[in-house]
Amino acid sequence: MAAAKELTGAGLRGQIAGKTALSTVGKTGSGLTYRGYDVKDLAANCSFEEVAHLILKGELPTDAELTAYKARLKAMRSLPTALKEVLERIPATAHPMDVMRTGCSMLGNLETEQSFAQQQDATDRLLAIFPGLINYWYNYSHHGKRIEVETAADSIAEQFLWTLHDKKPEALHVEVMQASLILYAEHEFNASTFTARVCASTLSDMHSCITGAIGSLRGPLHGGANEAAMELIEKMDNPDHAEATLLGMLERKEKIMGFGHAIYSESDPRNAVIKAWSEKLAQANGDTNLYDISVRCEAVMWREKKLFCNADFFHASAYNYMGIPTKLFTPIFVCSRLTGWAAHVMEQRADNRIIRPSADYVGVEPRTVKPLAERG
Ligand SMILES: CC(=O)SCCNC(=O)CCNC(=O)[C@H](O)C(C)(C)COP(=O)(O)OP(=O)(O)OC[C@H]1O[C@@H](n2cnc3c(N)ncnc32)[C@H](O)[C@@H]1OP(=O)(O)O
Ligand SMILES: O=C([O-])CC(=O)C(=O)O
Repeated sequence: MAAAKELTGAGLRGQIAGKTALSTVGKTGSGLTYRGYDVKDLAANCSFEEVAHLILKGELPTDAELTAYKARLKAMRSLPTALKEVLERIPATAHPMDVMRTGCSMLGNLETEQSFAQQQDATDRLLAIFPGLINYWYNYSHHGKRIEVETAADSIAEQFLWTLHDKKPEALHVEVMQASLILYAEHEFNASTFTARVCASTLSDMHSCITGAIGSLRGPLHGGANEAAMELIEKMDNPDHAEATLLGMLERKEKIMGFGHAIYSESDPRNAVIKAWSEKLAQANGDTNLYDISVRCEAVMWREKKLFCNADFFHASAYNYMGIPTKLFTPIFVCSRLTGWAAHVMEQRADNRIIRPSADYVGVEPRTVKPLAERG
């Protein structure tokens, strides 16, 4: 069993900032559970909708509940005209995470959550609409194409790939996307979830909480690491080149995105799952170079620094093998983590006190304002 990481120092590390019944992270140094279920068990045996139901409603659905939940989400996919108009005005040069943020915020104007009684409806609508929203913008801005977002896709995983490529995706790719969405769904008090909870603690609306969380997830130290990892490995020609590149970066004390974790000490349990899928995709593609490069990176980082791959690193090669453009990687994380964010917002609302910590003042001593003519 891995030893727990010593959690002290800056960044509120190790401070208990509230209670949650949603997940445990690194309890034994490496594990991850959602409402008591091991994430590996969920990823091997469930669809993302089952896990969304578990996270948002407390239990895995029965067969009848799952059928009803999927049908409900499928019926909520349409994009309002005013939202399409906004998306069409965002240039192709925009970062898709900014598009997600704007799209979520615009929906909050059009379909405002009027009371907390609507929180599940607001969440389900966002779950249903996000894949089509980002891919409507992507296809319009990059290919001048207005795609149909009300597809026949049977799941959120299939809907993302279908609206991206504007055609029914391969079964293997849907299977990988199901696992990926499950792995990214929930992770206790990470930075973006904490953002959502702080916003919720002011009794703000669901769209504001989620819009703020998207902004926090965007950074390369958090969700943006999957894109940053791809930008790194695509410059590597082969495993030996990967090793030389990493050694140079470590020598220059550069950060290698996709490695390390604030809570886990020796491994991120999500890595083994997505790594296995990356290998399967590499074999199916008949070109394992990117996977082999990634495996070498993992070995070098552990050998040199005892740093391990977090959830993001092998997502880079897996998504790339599925033909997903790099800048759409983090928006997929949004489509998934929305479940965790919304469940945390609901949990915060159910037992709320405004989150308002104190600061240690390190500024100048008290002083008085001089007239303008006397300053200088
Ligand atoms: C889904 C997710 O959001 S997972 C996280 C995704 N983010 C990344 O992959 C970005 C790269 N990783 C990092 O920046 C960090 O590991 C974080 C942000 C994830 C965690 O940060 P911290 O908790 O501050 O890291 P930690 O305290 O373990 O760092 C220990 C040392 O290892 C170094 N280190 C940690 N991660 C890395 C890395 N990826 N590359 C190089 N050095 C690293 C730190 O700089 C630090 O060195 P120092 O003691 O000389 O200052
Ligand atoms: O927990 C964290 O700090 C980051 C992370 O892995 C996640 O949000 O999935």
